[in-house]
Amino acid sequence: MAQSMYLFIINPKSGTTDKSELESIIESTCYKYNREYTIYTTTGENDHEKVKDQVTKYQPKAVVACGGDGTVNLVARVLLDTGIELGIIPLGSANGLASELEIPEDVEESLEIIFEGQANPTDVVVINKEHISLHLSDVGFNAKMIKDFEESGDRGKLAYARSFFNSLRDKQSTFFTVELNSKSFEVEAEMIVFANASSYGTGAIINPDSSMSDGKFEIVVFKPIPFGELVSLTFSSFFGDVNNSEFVDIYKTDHAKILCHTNELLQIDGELKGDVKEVEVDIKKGAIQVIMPLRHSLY
Ligand SMILES: Nc1ncnc2c1ncn2[C@@H]1O[C@H](COP(=O)(O)OP(=O)(O)OP(=O)(O)O)[C@@H](O)[C@H]1O
Repeated sequence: MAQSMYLFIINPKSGTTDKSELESIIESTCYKYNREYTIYTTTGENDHEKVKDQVTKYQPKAVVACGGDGTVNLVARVLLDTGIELGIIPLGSANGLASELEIPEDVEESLEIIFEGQANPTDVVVINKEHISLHLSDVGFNAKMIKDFEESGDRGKLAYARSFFNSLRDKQSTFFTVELNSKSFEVEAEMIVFANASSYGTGAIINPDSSMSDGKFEIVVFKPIPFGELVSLTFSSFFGDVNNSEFVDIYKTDHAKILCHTNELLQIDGELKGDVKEVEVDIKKGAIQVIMPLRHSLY
């Protein structure tokens, strides 16, 4: 098989977008750009091994994740350190990484980027030595919101908003010990984010000074926020200046260990990983080649 071929991984269950035309749009666009391609549809069972088998079989130039952040994460795990490029057709509920990289949700437009864009070395956050995160992972408020969202059985942005308000009602803080390279401290927080990127798919910017290529990540600590201050913090997040809030502390580092004083639900790129007492965070600089719009080539 030609080295220039493209392997498309389609998650039929992600998001709410109608995917009935997807395969024919892929076919006509690959025809237009004169590229060979093949499609693998995920099943929800052993997809990591099956995608790995497909990559071994076809040795593609790029593997294109057609789904949400979970699908992107699945493909990224297979491609880590291989040099094979990762493309994204955002078809999830939130599409956090795609929106970070300004990859549009329109299928034709995101496909154009696969062939007209550029692959850039991108950092990968490693969590507890077994998971990777390209986007944002956290313990606390957001993980509980994702749990509420999944348990609701609904999909899409509206259901996300509903879960956000449900979780807001029950929000609570707990204690953590944060160990960084040079210091260790205890903090009371409603949420601690392990951030490779800057903003959630909803558009809330929680880590304004992020770079996905600097070999560093940020620990973003959301301290207990009185209800009266929530609106102003929400505005700050949309205007990208949460770092000036007295309720948010941000630490840039390349290694961290978080000890949770009570069991905490961990979420990684939108996928729940169960309760943890400890989160060890490391980074692999430039470990994955992500295809993004040309204007991101200097990001
Ligand atoms: N054929 C399938 N049937 C059921 N579940 C599947 C199937 N294929 C993949 N999955 C599941 O889909 C989940 C990943 O979904 P993904 O994150 O891509 O979409 P999303 O949750 O809608 O989007 P986002 O994470 O952006 O909000 C994984 O848990 C995976 O196991």
